[in-house]
Amino acid sequence: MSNNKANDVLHSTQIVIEQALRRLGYDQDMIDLLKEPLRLLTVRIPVRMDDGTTKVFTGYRSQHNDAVGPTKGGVRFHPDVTENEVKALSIWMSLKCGIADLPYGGGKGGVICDPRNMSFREIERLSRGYVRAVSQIVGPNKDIPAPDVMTNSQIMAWMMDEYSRIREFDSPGFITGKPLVLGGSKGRETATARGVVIMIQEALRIKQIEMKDARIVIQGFGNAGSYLAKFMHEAGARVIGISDVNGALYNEEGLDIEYLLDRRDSFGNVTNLFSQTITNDQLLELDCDVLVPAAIENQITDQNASLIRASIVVEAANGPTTLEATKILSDRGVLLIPDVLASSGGVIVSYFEWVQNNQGYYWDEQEVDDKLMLMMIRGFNQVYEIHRTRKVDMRLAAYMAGVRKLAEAVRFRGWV
Ligand SMILES: NC(=O)C1=CN([C@@H]2O[C@H](COP(=O)(O)OP(=O)(O)OC[C@H]3O[C@@H](n4cnc5c(N)ncnc54)[C@H](O)[C@@H]3O)[C@@H](O)[C@H]2O)C=CC1
Ligand SMILES: O=C(O)CCC(=O)C(=O)O
Repeated sequence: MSNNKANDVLHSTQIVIEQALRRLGYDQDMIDLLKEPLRLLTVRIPVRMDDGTTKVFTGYRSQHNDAVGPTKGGVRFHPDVTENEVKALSIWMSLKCGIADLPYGGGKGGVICDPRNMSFREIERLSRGYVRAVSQIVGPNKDIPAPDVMTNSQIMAWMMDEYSRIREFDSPGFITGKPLVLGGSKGRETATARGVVIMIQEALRIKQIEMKDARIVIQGFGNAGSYLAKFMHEAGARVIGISDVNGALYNEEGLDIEYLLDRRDSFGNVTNLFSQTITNDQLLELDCDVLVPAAIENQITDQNASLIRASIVVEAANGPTTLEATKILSDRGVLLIPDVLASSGGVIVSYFEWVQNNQGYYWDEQEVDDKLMLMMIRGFNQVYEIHRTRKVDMRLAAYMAGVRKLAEAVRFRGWV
């Protein structure tokens, strides 16, 4: 396979979706339906910049499938957003919702932009413009956005406010990941990391490694990566490497996580404050027990998979490992906890947020964390059991677990 195809996240997702559906006994018609989103909206968003000029941004909203319920998934602000990436991300959301047994299908949005080079007000105008542009196809019972790369609770607040203005109705359930004062859920900000911690605990148990002996390396120090570093440090593990887009930090004795958390900026950058850094490539190849990619796609490839020294890889990021690399890692006996399972903590607590918005009754953080733990462990057991009994790698097992309910819903509805 050419490198471009290998790194095309949509193409590789479609390969595994097809394998999963075939193993579950479905025919080509089901594969044809589920390997593409039902809907993809491309929008152009004019934004008045602070210097008085108007810049036109391109954005997307992809809705993979709504047979189970409304579609759900984050919105990404990043210069490398592409149509295929957003489509793949929406399919992964369907799989996450399927594994966690949420009443949703998968959706995802993205805008090609670089918020690191935009002012606060420009980001607000872009966020509001995006909602105006996609407002016809989203809504609390249609498609519910949330945060993802370089979007946060402030952006969710602007988006909710814009949607409420358009609908002339206060609509907290339109979006999740909101600030607490606007109907956000306790525990949503930390949910992705909390879910990853639970997966690491399960993986360590299987590999018979004690938490206190575990050496952890985390790529990415944003929402997912930084809270993960904090929780692993608090759990007694040694976080020996972290990174951001600019580079990586390494200390065999363990990094000063509290200091790093204090100094990171709102985009998850911290390594620029240090002179002694290593590269992201070197970080991935460090001798450690658990490697957690928590940044972007295609970080572990056929070029470096045989050099990974961790015995456990837990994918907090979406799509960090290519299919070729998945095979190399599984052949080498590395326990890989795939993204659609490992990073589902975010959408699970988003679901809790939506339920609380619908009820108008709010839970305490302990209740959120306890329910999250139950759902993550149930998901893990399901996937691990398929991996063990059907003798398939963990990614295929997760796809089989994730697509099962969706395919049944499609069948009951009589769509194929
Ligand atoms: N925020 C959430 O609730 C969820 C996030 N995820 C996934 O987790 C990953 C990270 O998301 P967030 O932490 O929310 O994003 P973020 O924007 O808060 O942080 C991203 C981090 O990755 C770093 N990074 C960016 N490009 C990089 C590169 N080429 N090499 C190394 N580091 C790089 C950034 O410097 C930053 O530290 C993404 O794949 C996202 O889709 C998955 C589930 C939920
Ligand atoms: O919280 C959500 O609804 C979606 C989170 C997300 O975008 C993801 O899991 O990739």
